[in-house]
Amino acid sequence: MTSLIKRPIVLFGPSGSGKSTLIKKLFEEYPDSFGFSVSHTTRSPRSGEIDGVDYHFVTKDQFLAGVANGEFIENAEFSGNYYGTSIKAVENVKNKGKVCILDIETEGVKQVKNTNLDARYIFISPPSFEELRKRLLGRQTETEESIKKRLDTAAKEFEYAKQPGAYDIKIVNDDLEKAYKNLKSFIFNQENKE
Ligand SMILES: Nc1ncnc2c1ncn2[C@@H]1O[C@H](COP(=O)(O)OP(=O)(O)OP(=O)(O)O)[C@@H](O)[C@H]1O
Repeated sequence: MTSLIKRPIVLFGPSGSGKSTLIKKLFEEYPDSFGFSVSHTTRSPRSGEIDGVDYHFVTKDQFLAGVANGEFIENAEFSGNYYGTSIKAVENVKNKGKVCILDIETEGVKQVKNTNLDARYIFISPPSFEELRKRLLGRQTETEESIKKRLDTAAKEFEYAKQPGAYDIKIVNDDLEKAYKNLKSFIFNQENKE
């Protein structure tokens, strides 16, 4: 028997490790069980991204005004842009009776740990640094400069993940189907904790 634990779930890990890909699969399979916390960002939309669905795309002034108003659970600067999770984004999901999924970066993870959100933390790791570089290149969404920044940040994220208690489970996204299976077994039944 599997059981869905209702606590929010935080996915973090280097850019390109596959967080969005895994979340997309989860939502496709269980559209009624999970809801995505739509973050705010000052970065430009990538091709195909929809405002209010993938992110709330805002200006730097709008973002900083929200932070000053205490509207955010966590916020951080990443690769030259601001990102944050609003209290409202998480409440919207909870109000629908769904488990909230958050896709955030490491600085945000540290902040969420200091709130009463009572989340569970999943570190999505690429199989290797070289593979991460290849995937970011293959995604064709980043400039060379942006890839460099993301890889520099990835090194810090690996360091953070090494700290005791950084995550509840680490999932290595080598084979996508295998990683997805591990993700589901953690989400639905905590017995399989690594
Ligand atoms: N197991 C896998 N094997 C090969 N390629 C993968 C795998 N998982 C994801 N990818 C590919 O790697 C790229 C990066 O994945 P994705 O965009 O999901 O990463 P991300 O962690 O969400 O990044 P970001 O934090 O920048 O949004 C995508 O092009 C995706 O299709």
